[in-house]
Amino acid sequence: MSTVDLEQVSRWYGNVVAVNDVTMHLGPGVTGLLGPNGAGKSTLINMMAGFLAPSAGTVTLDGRPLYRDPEIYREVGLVPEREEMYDAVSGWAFVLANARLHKLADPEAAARRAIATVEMADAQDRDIRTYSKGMKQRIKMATAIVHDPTVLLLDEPFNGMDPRQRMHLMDLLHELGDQGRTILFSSHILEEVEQIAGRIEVMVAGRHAASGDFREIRRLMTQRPHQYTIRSDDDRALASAVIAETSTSGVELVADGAGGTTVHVQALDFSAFVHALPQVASRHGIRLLEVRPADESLESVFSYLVTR
Ligand SMILES: Nc1ncnc2c1ncn2[C@@H]1O[C@H](COP(=O)(O)OP(=O)(O)OP(=O)(O)O)[C@@H](O)[C@H]1O
Repeated sequence: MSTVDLEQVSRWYGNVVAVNDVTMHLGPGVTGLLGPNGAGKSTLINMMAGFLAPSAGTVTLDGRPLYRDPEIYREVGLVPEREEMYDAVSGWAFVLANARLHKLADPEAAARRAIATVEMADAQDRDIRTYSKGMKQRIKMATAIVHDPTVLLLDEPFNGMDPRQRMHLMDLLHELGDQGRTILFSSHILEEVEQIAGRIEVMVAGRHAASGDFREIRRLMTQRPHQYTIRSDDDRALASAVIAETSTSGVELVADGAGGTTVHVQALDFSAFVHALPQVASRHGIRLLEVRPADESLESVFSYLVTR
């Protein structure tokens, strides 16, 4: 059983801070690394795989720094996000070459085992260029587990997979996690992560935004303050009526640029507000014309986690 520890890790590329002061501890089982594009997930994974040096802080596996330590590479398997592979070789040859690079005692047996685990035995002799995206992904997975690593890192492994391939990989990750391996996979889709990972680490704009059980993360995301844009037949009256509601924290009357107005409301308690709004309107004889949630983008949901 292995643990990967990141202590105050930062990584910058010139002026770009890709990872900003992240402290994170990964233990056995499956952990999901969730965050929108550009959050720093790949950078973090590459540091955990020992391929990239942190600019500050330490990344260790069972207390040993990971960067450029070939002995540690034996403990870690990486499924990179990149699509490119050696197309003109068979899946078998590719996995076997990796087994040989690891100088395994019986590379052929290891390659056979890894290919069987990802259920690619039937297609193993075909050239990789004839594989579907999902099949390529499975061969990448086989090369990552051929040396039986205790830590497995997967960068956006579900991208481009159909539902059946997805289920298959989910089962496989569960199985490998149940064996006591430390598994981390990245994704930008909450539903994907919560189906597999008991534990979720959230990254936003290079920072470690939240950490914990998926229920806790979902609660934080759904109960965040919501913004609404509302139009009615009397926006001024509506704005002053709504501000008196305890479920709101801010109300603004905004010119809509076409001579009219809209009301922007910040709701603290979203279910209470949605319930109260029609009652407030009817009490004041106001007709609601449009109620639209604003700012529902994934980025804004995630950024709420950072700024809360
Ligand atoms: N080699 C590099 N040189 C310069 N900037 C980089 C480099 N690699 C990553 N970055 C920048 O660092 C930030 C984090 O990138 P990273 O790829 O780690 O994020 P990510 O969460 O994996 O995103 P994605 O899902 O889009 O791959 C981004 O702003 C990116 O543009």
